[in-house]
Amino acid sequence: MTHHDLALIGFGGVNRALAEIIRDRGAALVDDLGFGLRVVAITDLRLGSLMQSDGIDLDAALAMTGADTFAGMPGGHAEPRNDYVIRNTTADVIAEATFTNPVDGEPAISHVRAALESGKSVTTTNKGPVALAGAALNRLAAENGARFEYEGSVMSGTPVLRLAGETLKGLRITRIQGILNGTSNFVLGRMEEGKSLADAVAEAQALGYAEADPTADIEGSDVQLKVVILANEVLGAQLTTADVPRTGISDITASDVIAAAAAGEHWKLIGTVSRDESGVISASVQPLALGADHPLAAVSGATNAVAFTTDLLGTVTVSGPGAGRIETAYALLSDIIAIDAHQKSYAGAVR
Ligand SMILES: NC(=O)c1ccc[n+]([C@@H]2O[C@H](COP(=O)([O-])OP(=O)(O)OC[C@H]3O[C@@H](n4cnc5c(N)ncnc54)[C@H](O)[C@@H]3O)[C@@H](O)[C@H]2O)c1
Ligand SMILES: N[C@@H](CCO)C(=O)O
Repeated sequence: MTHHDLALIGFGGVNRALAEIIRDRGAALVDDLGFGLRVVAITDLRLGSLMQSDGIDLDAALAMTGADTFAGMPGGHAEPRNDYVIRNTTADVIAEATFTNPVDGEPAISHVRAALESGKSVTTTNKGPVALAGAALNRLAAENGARFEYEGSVMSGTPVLRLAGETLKGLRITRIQGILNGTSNFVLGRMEEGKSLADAVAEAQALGYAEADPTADIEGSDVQLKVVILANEVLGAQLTTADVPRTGISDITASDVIAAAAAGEHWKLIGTVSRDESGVISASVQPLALGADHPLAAVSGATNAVAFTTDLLGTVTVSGPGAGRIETAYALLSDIIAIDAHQKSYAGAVR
């Protein structure tokens, strides 16, 4: 039986949930997947870093709070030392789940680069590296015989990127339109029920949906990153965030939302990518009041949905959780499964 050793960079909601899945379902996963998982390094801005090549006691790590640091533990240090840990850990897979920086993607881009340069594969839910440096990081992965996987960067654990890349091949996709931010969709739904925007955002934060700075959810920059990822990954575009005009939901009032609902419409923050007849790709992010007959109008709470308009199949819509700690940790697990499958098929091919 093979196994994969993991280094978790950022030990917040998502990577903690991955540690919980490994702790609680590790034995069943061995049976289901044919490989074992062990965490051998953790870094975090608040906790510092911990490296134990025989495997970290996940109960002890999960019991740590923001008031603790790893300093007193064997292999522990009060500083995160991300670059040192990523380059020197015995892990073969790095799980990057630090804050998304929508402006320049740092320091996560540097974390991913350090991992790939040292021949380690990366799974990430962080949208910054994928949207702002995806092509360069994919090239770096190929040059170093490693994999760069990021299913959770769009719609958390709900499969979209791998689904589009693998099972919609051969179709001509002319439009991708979706509800791509769980927090804003949850907030608009709560406002329809009479809550204020501020109270609804606080609720989304408590549920683990929101970004560390929820402005990214409310002002549309989170959707802007996801639209860039969809355009570049699915349609082979080379868009940057500067190419995607964006309007968020902060100017929509509770009374707008309630009045629209009374008229049978629902406000949604919509990301759109279109390819015209001549192949030019454009994208936008804006709130729209959708009539009840629109396929995205009934998507509620933190659920996301994306509709692919295709030539041979008509419109294919995928919906599922778009945020949440466990749901997003599942995306990391699905990436590790893809990394394992790729390594095994490569080993089979060179044998
Ligand atoms: N929570 C979700 O529903 C969800 C869904 C999809 C994608 N994501 C993305 O996944 C990532 C993680 O999300 P989360 O909900 O776990 O966030 P979180 O805020 O709960 O955790 C992030 C952790 O990273 C740590 N961190 C930040 N910068 C660091 C650095 N430079 N070095 C070491 N540690 C650092 C923080 O201390 C924190 O513990 C984010 O990029 C987010 O955008 C989250
Ligand atoms: N904050 C994001 C997390 C998923 O990327 C959301 O609410 O959709």
